[in-house]
Amino acid sequence: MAAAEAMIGFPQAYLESKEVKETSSLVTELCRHFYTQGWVSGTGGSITIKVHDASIPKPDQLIVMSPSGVQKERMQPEDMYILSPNGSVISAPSPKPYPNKLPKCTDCAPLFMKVCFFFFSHLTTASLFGAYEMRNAGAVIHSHGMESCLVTMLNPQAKEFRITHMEMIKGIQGHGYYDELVVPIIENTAYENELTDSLTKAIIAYPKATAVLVRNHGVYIWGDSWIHAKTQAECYHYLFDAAIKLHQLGLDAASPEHGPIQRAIHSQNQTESTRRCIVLDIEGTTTPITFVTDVLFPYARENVGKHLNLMYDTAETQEDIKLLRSQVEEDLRQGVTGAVPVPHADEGKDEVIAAMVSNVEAMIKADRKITALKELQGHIWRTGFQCNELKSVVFEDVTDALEKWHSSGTKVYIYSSGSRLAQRLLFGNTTYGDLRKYLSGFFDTTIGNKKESKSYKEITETLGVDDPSEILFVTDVYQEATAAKAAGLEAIISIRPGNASLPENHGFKTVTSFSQI
Ligand SMILES: CSCCC(=O)C(=O)COP(=O)(O)O
Ligand SMILES: [Mg+2]
Ligand SMILES: [Zn+2]
Repeated sequence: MAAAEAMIGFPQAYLESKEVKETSSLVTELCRHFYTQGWVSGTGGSITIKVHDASIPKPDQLIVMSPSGVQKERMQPEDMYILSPNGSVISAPSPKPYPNKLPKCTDCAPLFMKVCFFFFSHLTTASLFGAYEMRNAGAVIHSHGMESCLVTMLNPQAKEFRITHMEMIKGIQGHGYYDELVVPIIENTAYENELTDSLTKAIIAYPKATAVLVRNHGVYIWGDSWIHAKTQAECYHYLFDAAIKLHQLGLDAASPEHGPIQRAIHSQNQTESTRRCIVLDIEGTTTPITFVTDVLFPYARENVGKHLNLMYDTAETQEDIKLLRSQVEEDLRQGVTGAVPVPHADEGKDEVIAAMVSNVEAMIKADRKITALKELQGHIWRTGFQCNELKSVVFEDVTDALEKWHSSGTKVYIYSSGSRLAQRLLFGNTTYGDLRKYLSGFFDTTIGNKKESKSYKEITETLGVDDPSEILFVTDVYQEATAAKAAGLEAIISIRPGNASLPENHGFKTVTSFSQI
């Protein structure tokens, strides 16, 4: 081991302790084992393990790290680097004679440290360390295993690897057989230490992840102990291999039944994803449910009487009243709570309006997604937007995503229970400005109920795509996703603050931000 002057703050005895020696031997042994697995061949990959010592808190424990650019299968315990808890080299291996290269601390160190900090803090001394710093990890394995590389090439656009319903998923921390395992994929860089930023972002964005894939390169896997990291590494490599083989068979690893991959390549210029249109729900997807329930609905409730009074004689309002009248008649036949008979027009304007107000209040209270109510609400909200009493809210990731999809030629549509007028008002008056320039069209309940698959078949016909799988529908409501899926669309469930919980094992991909689409 190298010079004592580099060991400031760590007694020589500690550096030469049984624990440090044992951990160095362990890394040596694992390097040999992982070499036979193909994970660290060609001098690639690395292993980092914290020196376990029950008397020292984990964040203060030393770290043993395999050196870079050396034949991993031929290393000896004394070839290891010993790093301080903050990632500085406190002991380096002695140089070996020609033709060996000078010892070099792995390029992965900063990355290892990031994971280690959260787990035990990982890539150069700076990048491997990320893994330690960010996850308080006990060990980080960086593998160049072929399967971890190929799995990132199945879809060059994919930012995530997904798999479900495989027994080996149970070997991954926090996951059961029915769970969907999601591993973020970051893009490779010329030098491993340049991966630190994107690795850090991926670790933050995927709090449940215990691995990050690097496209065309390999994978970083961490665990709270070396056994945990190794076991998970075995499971991850198995699952990557399984996904590649399923893909070769034309089967989808990310669907519970592992059925045929839905998408087909339509033209040479198209990317693997043949998604051409995105259809978005509003409430719970682009917009917080609270904006609809706490702002829009109260506004409509409080102004319905005034609106009907002022606009009573217009053709538009007479049409609204006609639609509501026939809805109420149907509700009365069905015994719907809150429905009250609407007097004939001859009985007087005030009487008709009073009954309308009563019915509309009950409909809003029950959050009915019916055309008659939605048309009238749209007309009331129009006044609110026109006189600046209303300003609409979209989640902060929405504008960027709409802009990105629009500039890449993906057409975006809205399908909401809110009337098309209400939808145009909402996207025309957001706190981020007028977003209608990114939208190619609007669908409402006049095309059908959002929980019925025939509505999605109609939308497919209207959009004129060759195959419904070219449309992605994003919604917060499980029954809507199910109806869209039944019509052959791709469906993703939006998870936003305040959304209702989903049935267990619902089987849909979920996103918490449009940036994940
Ligand atoms: C301005 S759209 C109003 C939203 C609305 O009325 C509504 O019921 C939302 O339903 P969604 O189908 O978007 O969940
Ligand atoms: Mg919704
Ligand atoms: Zn590497």
